[in-house]
Amino acid sequence: MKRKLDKTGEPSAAPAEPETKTTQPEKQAAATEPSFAELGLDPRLVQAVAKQSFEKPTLVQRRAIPLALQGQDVLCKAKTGSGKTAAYVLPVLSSILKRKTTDPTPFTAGLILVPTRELADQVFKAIEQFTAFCAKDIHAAKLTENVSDAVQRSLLANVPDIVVSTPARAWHSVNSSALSLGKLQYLVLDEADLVLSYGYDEDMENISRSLPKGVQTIMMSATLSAELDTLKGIFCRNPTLLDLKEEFGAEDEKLTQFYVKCGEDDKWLVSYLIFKLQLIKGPCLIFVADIDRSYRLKLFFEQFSIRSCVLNSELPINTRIKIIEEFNRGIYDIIIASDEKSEVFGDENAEGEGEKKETKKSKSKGEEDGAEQPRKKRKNKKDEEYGVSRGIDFKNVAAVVNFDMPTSASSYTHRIGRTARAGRAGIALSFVIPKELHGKHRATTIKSTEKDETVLAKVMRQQAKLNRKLEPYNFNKSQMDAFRYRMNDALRAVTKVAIREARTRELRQELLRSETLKRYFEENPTELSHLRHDGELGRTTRQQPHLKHVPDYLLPKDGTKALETQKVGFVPFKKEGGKDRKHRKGKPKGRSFKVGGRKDPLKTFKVRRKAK
Ligand SMILES: Nc1ncnc2c1ncn2[C@@H]1O[C@H](COP(=O)(O)OP(=O)(O)OP(=O)(O)O)[C@@H](O)[C@H]1O
Repeated sequence: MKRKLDKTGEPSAAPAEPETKTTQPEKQAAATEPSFAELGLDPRLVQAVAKQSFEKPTLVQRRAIPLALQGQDVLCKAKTGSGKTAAYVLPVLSSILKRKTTDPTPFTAGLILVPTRELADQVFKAIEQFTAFCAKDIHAAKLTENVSDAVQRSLLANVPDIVVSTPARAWHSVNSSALSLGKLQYLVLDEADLVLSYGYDEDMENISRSLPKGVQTIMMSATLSAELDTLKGIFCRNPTLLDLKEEFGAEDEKLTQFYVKCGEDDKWLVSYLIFKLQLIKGPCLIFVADIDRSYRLKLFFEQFSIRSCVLNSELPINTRIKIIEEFNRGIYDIIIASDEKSEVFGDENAEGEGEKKETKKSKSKGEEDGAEQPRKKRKNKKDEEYGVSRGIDFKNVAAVVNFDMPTSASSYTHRIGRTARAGRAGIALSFVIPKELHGKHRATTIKSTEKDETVLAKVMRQQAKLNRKLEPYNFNKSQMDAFRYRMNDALRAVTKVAIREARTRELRQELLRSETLKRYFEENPTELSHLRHDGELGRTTRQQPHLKHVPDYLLPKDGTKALETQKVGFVPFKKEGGKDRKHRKGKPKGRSFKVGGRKDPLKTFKVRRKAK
């Protein structure tokens, strides 16, 4: 019989029962916090964790790892950025290593299912890092690459110990007998509440039917929802529910949330000022409602020489992963991400936790390789396994800007969860269009922002439950007006045709880079850093050199301070005792990638290619 753990994580005599565990306040717990070694993990994993400078386990790791090592099913809800990946990867790896000391037979023992390809890549990389000292004993495979079935088959023919995949890919491989789950021991669902919203319901049911009895299931999520109950019913035996909401508190003080209520044109004006005058400093993630919007904002920024790169479902997966990696290495400062899932699944009637989204019964995504693709969304070549507001560990994000509000409070939670991660500071700034101003600026209006105020009210209620507050952020309108004609000039230059062409050009370029250069980059990995994704796209937009600089006469006498009625300003972008952004891991040394940078690495790359 399984034994359950008591509140200190020690095994107790009582039998396992479903229960809700809450935590001690952080301060009380600090004195008795176990180290990674004390959690009972394989020493080689502890060594790898130390190599990553994880000093001590986070709350979710302290709670979940001992339970998972005991063989219990765990359903865990913990805030975004709290370290859930290590909380499930480490015990699964440790258990496999332990078994292998007595039974070296190769079989796929662990299956980790994630909703997006980006997340699969991230989890796979985490596994690679954690197995740095036992790489020969653990073999992992990721099934989301854009590779042929034959290649995937050969990957699986090596019988990986762990497979990371989206449910669609996993089922496709099981169904084609490339992947055997016959001896599976561990099943993990990361971002579990999302897998059904992504239309993976049928894949999940199929997978559940292929599992042997007694598979240990770990489900991780930042929000609880009705979908989790469904999954729990399908996969779990007697799960221990870890609801770690008490972790909200100490760390949350490092997240500051603002909203700006303004008209549709003012949103562009304020954004221009924020980024041109660097009122917000540090790496920034800007969320917009759709793909066109991301290009429009990028082209608008280009008019002012503000560099940014776009991230959307249309770009090839290799490009998307590269953009995230390079952002994390400090090469880009601004990513404009279109949060299309928020649009597709956002439910305006839903409110926060437990919000009910309508999940469509969909065809298995395993059919994505087949000819028949009946779903409407297929038409525009979007990757349905795309997602960046959930789960992706954008490192060191100083600010999340909701240029367009999401359409649900839950989507807001996940977007802002990209900042203030792992104990760092961050701000969230959201633009909210008041109802009476919606549709008043025809050039920039979009439908999804019609109910911004309603969403804001829900967001505020949801955040209040977590003892968090959104503060209004007011700009000094009279000072801003001096910049208005520049904003209008720039907006006029970004025509629909320019957006369409930029979108097509970037897509073409990225496809070329992604496919043609893949082999070259496999052989020359360092060259990849020379390919930037925040180059200028606006060749068809009217060039207005005068907009690139801010003349002194436009600035208020008191400097940029006078533009703000309160200071968002510099985010103390330091983890206590940690390194600052300049020293982000992997940042190329001795090379300047500054905004408006002097060197264009892409040019450097081309020259080199020619020279060969
Ligand atoms: N014990 C630790 N000490 C220091 N940093 C850690 C620790 N555990 C994880 N991290 C770091 O914290 C960051 C967030 O971790 P992770 O991505 O696992 O969070 P998450 O809870 O899965 O977030 P989300 O809900 O957004 O997916 C990562 O950069 C990770 O490397």
